Amino acid sequence: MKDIKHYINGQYVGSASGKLFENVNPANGKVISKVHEAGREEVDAAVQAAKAALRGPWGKMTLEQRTAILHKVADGINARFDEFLEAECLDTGKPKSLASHIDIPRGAANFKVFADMIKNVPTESFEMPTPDGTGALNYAVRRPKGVIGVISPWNLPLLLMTWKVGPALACGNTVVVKPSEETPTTTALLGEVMKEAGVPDGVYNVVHGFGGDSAGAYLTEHPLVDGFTFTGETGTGEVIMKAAAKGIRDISLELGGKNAGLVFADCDMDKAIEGTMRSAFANCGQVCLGTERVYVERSIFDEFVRRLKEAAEGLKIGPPDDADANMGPLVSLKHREKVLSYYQKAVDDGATVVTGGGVPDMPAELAGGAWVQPTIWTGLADDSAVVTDEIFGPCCHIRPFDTEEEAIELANSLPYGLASAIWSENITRAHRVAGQIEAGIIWVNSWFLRDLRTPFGGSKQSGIGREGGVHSLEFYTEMKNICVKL
Ligand SMILES: NC(=O)c1ccc[n+]([C@@H]2O[C@H](COP(=O)([O-])OP(=O)(O)OC[C@H]3O[C@@H](n4cnc5c(N)ncnc54)[C@H](O)[C@@H]3O)[C@@H](O)[C@H]2O)c1
Ligand SMILES: O=C/C=C/C=C(\O)C(=O)O
Repeated sequence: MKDIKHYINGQYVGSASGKLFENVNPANGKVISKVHEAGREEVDAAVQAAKAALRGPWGKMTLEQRTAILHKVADGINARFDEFLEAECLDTGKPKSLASHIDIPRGAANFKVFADMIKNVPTESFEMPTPDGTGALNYAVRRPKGVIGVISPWNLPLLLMTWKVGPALACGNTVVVKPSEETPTTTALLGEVMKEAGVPDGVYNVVHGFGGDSAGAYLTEHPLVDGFTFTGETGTGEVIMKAAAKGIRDISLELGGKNAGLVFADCDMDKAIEGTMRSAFANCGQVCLGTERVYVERSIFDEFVRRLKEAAEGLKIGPPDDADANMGPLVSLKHREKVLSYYQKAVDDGATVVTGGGVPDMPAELAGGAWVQPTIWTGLADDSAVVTDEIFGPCCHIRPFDTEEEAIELANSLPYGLASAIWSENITRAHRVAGQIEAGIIWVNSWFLRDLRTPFGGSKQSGIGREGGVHSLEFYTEMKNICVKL
């Protein structure tokens, strides 16, 4: 069986401790590979390599050379598209039809977009008067921040990891990546692509392992890391923020959400159903931007619930290779336990289960997988944990509202503020509501439509900072102002 090693200073290396953990295919429960678990020794070697690489050929390259290499990385991912696709789908169980449209193409795009961005974004300059009349000129330059610790989750593994590594490298930093223990394979494979593309040794490093008391914590505790970019749960974000406080290291946090969809009676119902379907059930509901709370204007509530139920029941659950399948399993049996505990809680709290609520019947060869039914509830109180907690499964609660003010108040009622989707053909209303929702990302009559130049991130407990476009450059560089007295 394949074993997945760390990638440190341009070499694949195992752990000195010999500790390995199992990587399980969530579609059938079978072990796919064994993964080396990093101790402090491997994390230290990776960070030291990253630090040294800042002073090596990488640090001396021109912008043109560096960005040309990043284009080669993107081309390298595309050249090995099927290998990345196979690996991502084995780790996550997601349909190939989904990963081939979203995860892998975005893995490549994340390198190209930020390579082009760093070449084309100007910096500021200000002329100023001085008392002696000669004046002074200020101009700003960008310098890499240094070694960036990248800690990424399992739901969109290659996409979310490269969303950070792409701009970090474009800005001239070096990285140590700690991918999720659930999905290590594409991050490991990217090491080969980096090597082939001519990325110098030590620029891209990968250490595998778990979070607390393992590789994740060791990385955040390492004093030579200059900044951390993290995507994952809000609770983990708090722990990472504390670790980063030691030594005053910068952080960018993209955290959890409990996003609201607002469906007004003046919406285009077909579009609202199609979009809400995707936002609740795509990637088996494991998208941070997904809508687990749907608020629908009372006059169309019954019709909306009936039609979303029909749509959910039309989903085809199946393994990655099933070309007709549009819903895979959850990422693990452990995560399924969490999701099913909320399915039970919904019943205990008196929900009407409109559809789903359990585990689907699957053929014998898939019976060990983390399968779960797409689920819709109505009738829960606003303070039920099912309505307030991020479940991160294929489910949503639908609740009626009567006025625009009420809809906005409901949307803003939780401590999260990541994303929201508004469905209305009244463009004035859509702008008005969008302006009042407390979230970092608002979609009007769409969902997960991504322009990588736009600011991306969450407000309230959904994150700190924005990445995307120039905002990524803000995080991954130190701006230096040079003031020249003339
Ligand atoms: N806001 C966003 O852009 C966004 C995007 C995707 C996922 N998410 C969120 O991610 C969560 C699902 O992902 P997850 O379950 O992998 O999240 P998680 O927080 O459990 O784990 C994310 C990563 O952090 C590591 N980690 C865990 N504890 C750590 C610690 N103490 N120190 C250092 N590293 C640690 C994990 O090993 C993993 O690599 C959901 O809450 C989801 O909303 C947010
Ligand atoms: O699950 C969360 C999805 C995040 C998506 C992005 O970070 C992106 O599209 O860049």
